[in-house]
Amino acid sequence: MNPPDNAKQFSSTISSLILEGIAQNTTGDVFEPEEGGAIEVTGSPTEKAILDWGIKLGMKFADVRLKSSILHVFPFNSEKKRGGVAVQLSDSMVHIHWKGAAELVLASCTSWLDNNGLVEPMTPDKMNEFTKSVEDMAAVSLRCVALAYRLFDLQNVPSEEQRDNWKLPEDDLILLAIVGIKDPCRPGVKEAVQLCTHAGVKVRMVTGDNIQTAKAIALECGILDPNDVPGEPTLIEGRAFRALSEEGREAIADKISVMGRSSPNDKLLLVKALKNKGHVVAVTGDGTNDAPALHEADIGLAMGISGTEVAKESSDIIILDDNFASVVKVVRWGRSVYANIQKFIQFQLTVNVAALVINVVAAVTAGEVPLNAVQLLWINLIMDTLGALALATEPPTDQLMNRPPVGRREPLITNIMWRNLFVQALYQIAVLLVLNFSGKSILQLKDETVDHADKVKNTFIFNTFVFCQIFNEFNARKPDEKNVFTGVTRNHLFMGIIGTTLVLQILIIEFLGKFTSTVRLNWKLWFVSVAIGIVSWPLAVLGKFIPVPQISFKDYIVNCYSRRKGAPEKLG
Ligand SMILES: Nc1ncnc2c1ncn2[C@@H]1O[C@H](COP(=O)(O)OP(=O)(O)OP(=O)(O)O)[C@@H](O)[C@H]1O
Ligand SMILES: [Ca+2]
Repeated sequence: MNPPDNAKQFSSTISSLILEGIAQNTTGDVFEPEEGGAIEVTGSPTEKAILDWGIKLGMKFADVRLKSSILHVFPFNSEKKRGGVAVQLSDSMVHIHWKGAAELVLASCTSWLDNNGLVEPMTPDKMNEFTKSVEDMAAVSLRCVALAYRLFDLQNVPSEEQRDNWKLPEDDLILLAIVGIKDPCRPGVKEAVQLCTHAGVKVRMVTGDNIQTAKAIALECGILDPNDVPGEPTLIEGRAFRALSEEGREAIADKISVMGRSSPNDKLLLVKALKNKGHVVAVTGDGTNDAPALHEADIGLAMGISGTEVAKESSDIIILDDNFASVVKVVRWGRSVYANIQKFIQFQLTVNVAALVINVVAAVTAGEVPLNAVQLLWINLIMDTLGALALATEPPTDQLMNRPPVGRREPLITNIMWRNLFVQALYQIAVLLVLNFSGKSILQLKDETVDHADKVKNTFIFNTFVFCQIFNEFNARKPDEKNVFTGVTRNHLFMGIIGTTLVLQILIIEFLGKFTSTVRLNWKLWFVSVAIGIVSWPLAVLGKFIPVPQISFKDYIVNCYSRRKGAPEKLG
C-alpha cells in the first residue's frame, strides 16, 4: 500500500482533521531542527510510522500542537488497543480523536468523512467496504490502525478537578483514515525459526495484531507452513482462547501456533497452560504488559533495546540486539552448558565408583588399600578441577541443535550415561582388582623384597588408574557418539589440561615418590599402564552398541514389575 503522501489529494477539512489527530493523539514526538536538517521522530514503531506519514502529508508538528489544547488523554493500552485524546479548538469546539486497532475503531464508527470533507453515514455497504480493505491490508501482513474522531460539547466536559476520571466517549465516531503499516520480518528470523523447529523448539507467535495480519506475518517468517492452511486452534483469537475453561485451554495449548488480537493476559494464560502440560516455556517480550508472562515462563527473554525496564526486570535473559535470531544462540549455549555438566558428571562418577569399589574391596578382603590418601587427593584434583575445566568448556556443537529438548522431568543422568559409566567402571575395577590381588605375579615382582614389590604394585595400580581416567576423559566428551575425537584439537583448553595432567603424573611418579609414597616405574610398566588405559577407547565404542531403554531405569523397572504382576497367567 502506498499511502497518499500529498495532502492536496484531500479537502482541507480532512487534512487538517487527520493532522490534528496524528499530532495530538500520539505518545511520540517530532523534533524539527531550527537550522534545517533531518526531522527526528521518536516513539514506538507504530507511532513513528504514523507521525512519518503525517510529515509526508505536510504536517508542521509544533504548529498543529499549538492550534488546539489537550483537555484529557486516554493513553493507548494493549487491553483496549486504542488511545484517545480530547482537544479544545480556539472556537471552543471539542474534538475527541481515537486511534487504534482498525476493526475495533471501525466498529465504533457511525459515519465517515468523504473526499470533500462531508460527513456521510456509515451504511452497511460502506462498513463492508472498509472491513474488506482492512482484511485485504491484513492479508498482506500490514498492521492496520484506524483514525477516527467525534465532536463533543465543551459544556459536557467535566471540570478540571473531575477530569482525571473522565471516560472519553468512544461511540458515534467519524472515520478519518485507515492506515496499513508494514512491519517486515527481519532478516534472519525465518532461518532462526527453522533452526528452532529443527531443534524441537516450537515457535509460537502471540501478538496484539489482527489475526489476519498475524497469520500473514507468521507465514512470512515460517511459523506457519504455507502448505497446510491452518484453522482453529492453530490460529486462534485471544478472545476465543480467553473464553475457554482452564481444561479447554490446556487441551488446545499444544496446537496453537499463532494467537492474534491477544491481550497481555492471554500470553500469561497460554504460558500457564503450556507449563501445566509439562512443557518448558520460553517467552520473549518487550512491553511492560509482557512482564507477567515473562515472569511466569521458565525462561523470560526481554528485548534489550526496545524493552521496558519492567520487562527486563521480570526476565531471566536480556537480548541485547533485539534480534529473534539470538534466541537460537540461547538455546545452543543453554544446551551446551547442560551437556557439559552431564559430561563432567559422567566422568566424575566413573572415577568415584571405580576408586571406591577398588579401595573398599581391597580393604575388606586384604585389610590394605592400594590407593592412599595423597593419591586419592591427586585423583580428585584431576577429576574435579581439571576435569571440570576440560569438559565444561567444550564449545557448543551443531549436533546440539539436532536433538529434541530435554524434558522437564528427564533425569540429569541419562541411561546412556549410566551405560557408559558402568562399562568403564567395570573395566577399571576388574583390571585393578586383578592387579591388586595377583599383580605381584603378573608383574613378575616375586624376586623383589616384599615391601618393595608392594610399593611397585601399588604405584602401578595408581599409575594405571590415572591413565584410565586420562583416556576416559576423551570418552566423556561425547557420551552418545562413537567418535569421541571430533573437534578435540580445536579445544585447546582440553588438550592443555590433558597435557598438564600427563606431565604432572610423570613428575609425581618419577620425582615426587616420597610425597605420594610411590616408587619409580620402569618403562615397561609405564607402557603397560598406558596400554591398559587406552583400552578404554575401543571399549567405549563397543559399549555404545549396547542398547538402552528410552525411559528412565526407574520407570523401566517399575514397568517391568507391573507388567509381570498384570499378567500372572503367563507366570504360572
Ligand atoms: N500507538 C498505537 N496507537 C494506536 N494503535 C496502536 C498503537 N500501537 C499498536 N496499535 C494497534 O494495536 C495493535 C497491537 O496491540 P498490542 O500493543 O497489544 O500488540 P503487541 O503484540 O504488543 O504489538 P507491538 O508489536 O506493538 O509490541 C496493533 O495491531 C495496532 O492495530
Ligand atoms: Ca508489545
